[in-house]
Amino acid sequence: MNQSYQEEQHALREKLIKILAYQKQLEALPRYHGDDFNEQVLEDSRERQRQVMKKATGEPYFGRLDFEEYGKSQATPLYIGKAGVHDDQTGEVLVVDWRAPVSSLFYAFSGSEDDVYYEAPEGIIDGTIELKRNIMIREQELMRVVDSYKQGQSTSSGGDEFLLYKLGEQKDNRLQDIVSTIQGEQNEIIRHQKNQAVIIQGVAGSGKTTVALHRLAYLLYEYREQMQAENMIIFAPNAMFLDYISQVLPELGVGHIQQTTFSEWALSVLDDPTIQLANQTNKLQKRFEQADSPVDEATSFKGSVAFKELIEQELEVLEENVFPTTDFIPWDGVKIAHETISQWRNKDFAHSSVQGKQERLKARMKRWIEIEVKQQHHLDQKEQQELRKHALEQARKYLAKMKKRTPYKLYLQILKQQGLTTHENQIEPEDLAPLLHIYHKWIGIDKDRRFDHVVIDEAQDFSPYQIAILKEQTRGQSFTILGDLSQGIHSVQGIDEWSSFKELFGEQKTAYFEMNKSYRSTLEIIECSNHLLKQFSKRRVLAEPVFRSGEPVQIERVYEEEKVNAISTWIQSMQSEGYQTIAVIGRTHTTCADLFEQLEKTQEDMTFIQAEDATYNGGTSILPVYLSKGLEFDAVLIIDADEQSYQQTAEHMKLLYVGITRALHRLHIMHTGNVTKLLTEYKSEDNHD
Ligand SMILES: Nc1ncnc2c1ncn2[C@@H]1O[C@H](COP(=O)(O)OP(=O)(O)OP(=O)(O)O)[C@@H](O)[C@H]1O
Repeated sequence: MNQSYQEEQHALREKLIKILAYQKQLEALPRYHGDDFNEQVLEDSRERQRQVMKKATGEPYFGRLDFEEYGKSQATPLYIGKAGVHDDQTGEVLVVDWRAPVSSLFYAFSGSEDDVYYEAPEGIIDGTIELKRNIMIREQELMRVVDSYKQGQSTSSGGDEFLLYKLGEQKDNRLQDIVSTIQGEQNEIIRHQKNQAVIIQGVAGSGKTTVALHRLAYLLYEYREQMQAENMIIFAPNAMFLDYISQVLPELGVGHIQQTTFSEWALSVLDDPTIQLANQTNKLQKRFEQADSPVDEATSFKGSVAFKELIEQELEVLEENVFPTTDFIPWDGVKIAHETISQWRNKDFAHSSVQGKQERLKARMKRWIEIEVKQQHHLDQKEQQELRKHALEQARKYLAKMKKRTPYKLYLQILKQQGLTTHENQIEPEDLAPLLHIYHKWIGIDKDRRFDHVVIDEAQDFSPYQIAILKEQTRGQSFTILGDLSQGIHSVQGIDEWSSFKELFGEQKTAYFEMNKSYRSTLEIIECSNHLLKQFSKRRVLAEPVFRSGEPVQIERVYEEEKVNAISTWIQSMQSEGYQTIAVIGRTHTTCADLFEQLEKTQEDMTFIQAEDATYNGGTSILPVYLSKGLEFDAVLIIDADEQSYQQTAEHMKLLYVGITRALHRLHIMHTGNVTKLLTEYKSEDNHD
């Protein structure tokens, strides 16, 4: 047993005594069940503290940093954990929260800097680091101690060793937190200030999704007075993906963040039962069934800023038409000139929605009538009453033109005028951004629906129009937008360059980051995926592997009649090697459905993943490649890697790239005909056949 281990075992025992005593104290406090608001708030905070302590007792911390602040005589050992714990009575800090300013040093320190500093609320604090140590505790047991830096000793690669150990672990069916191994570049993004749109281009497996979720936890900690979980939202491509990431935030002690798809959210805002979104499952299946999906010009146009401007212009015309165009004459000799009404509308009510303007106009005219009537001193009370009644009736007629119009009706009218269409009584996803735009202009944005922060995952599949709409609804342009242009398989609606988003926010309000290190896959798998990237995207940066070597990628040709057997054998061998999440990835829904039917006979507990699935259960799965985006598996078998299925086009390259990059530890590629041209060079290069 080495010295560091003994030292930490002693420290753990001491800390646990204090932590457990504090937990006992907290649990012993009587619960408040009354309805006094202040007491409820206090009870809520005590309950949260109890939850924190529950976690802290099992794995109280994962790292230690000995930091000597300039001017102090010695270094203080800081133990860093998922949640900060301090002793209420003595004030002693037992564990520092990973999000605290000082914890930043633990992640940012590479071992080569002599002086370090961090920004505390009271200003810059500088000093030196004496020790950086990774500590692994499971259920109060010390499992592992790895020093990644010790002052005066030659720099060890301990940090990498600990990271490699974590990356080599097998994954279950949920994405996990990475607090103990956040890397410097990831730390920078997580802690970026709130009032900028953070745009992240990251290669597959670089930790984009993970980083975005940790950033939410950080923002809620750092800006706890200004941001609330209820006002934050995560947009993800589908329900299954949301299920897959659902464990990370609760593990980080964060709850209540809205998590949804853009379509689901948009339909809830529009709240119009006459709007029917066309079923996307069949459409998706059909689109990827085809060898080549033609670019749909109308769809791309509907997602563009040009279309947004067109809607804006058309709305101005429609707005003019819904307001009266004549003077208002309540009785002979008195009037409100049309120009005055226009001025009210365009100046006094300029910031209101059309419906808001209508309501304010109505209210102002009523007040105006009231004042005018009162000034008719020659009339007695009864005559004034009559006159008021008459004037109000005139006002009603005058304003009758201002009928309520739904955003959907207005949209259909604009489309018709532009010679564009939607299918009868059904809209497509690309119609949602313009509909929301019209909703904002016509009905207005509900203040309660404004966001404190928005996360958009797989943002390469978002259109500029969608981003523009979300921007109108978000305080301080506080966004985390992440994606990978090389995985843009829905190119009909998505983007080719991040510049189209950057332009929406402006240079000053955007922070752009690239993440090129891939943490998910072994060196061999990354080499294979880079081989694809090289062919089609000269401008794209290749993925840099973390040096984690595994088995070579296998490419195997099988006869059609042997295919099912070969797949079955591969699954069994992966299972017998102990892999927990195993995936067979096919090119289309139909091939997967056929194969599933045949495999089901011999493979128990195999899941066929389909577009409408809302949960991901892990284990052994079969799924079409376009549904695999965002997920990861210990072992992956790509089937149908033939010339016909994956042709030499950018779109097919992206599909194959998505499939290949899902694998953590093992990758096997199978084809029956000639291998896809996308891999011929790779095959001969590495002589895998
Ligand atoms: N610093 C880290 N320490 C440990 N594991 C990490 C780290 N960063 C990323 N990972 C792991 O790498 C894998 C990929 O992460 P994630 O799914 O967030 O990447 P991504 O960039 O969103 O991928 P994709 O674009 O392919 O969906 C996950 O298993 C994650 O836990």
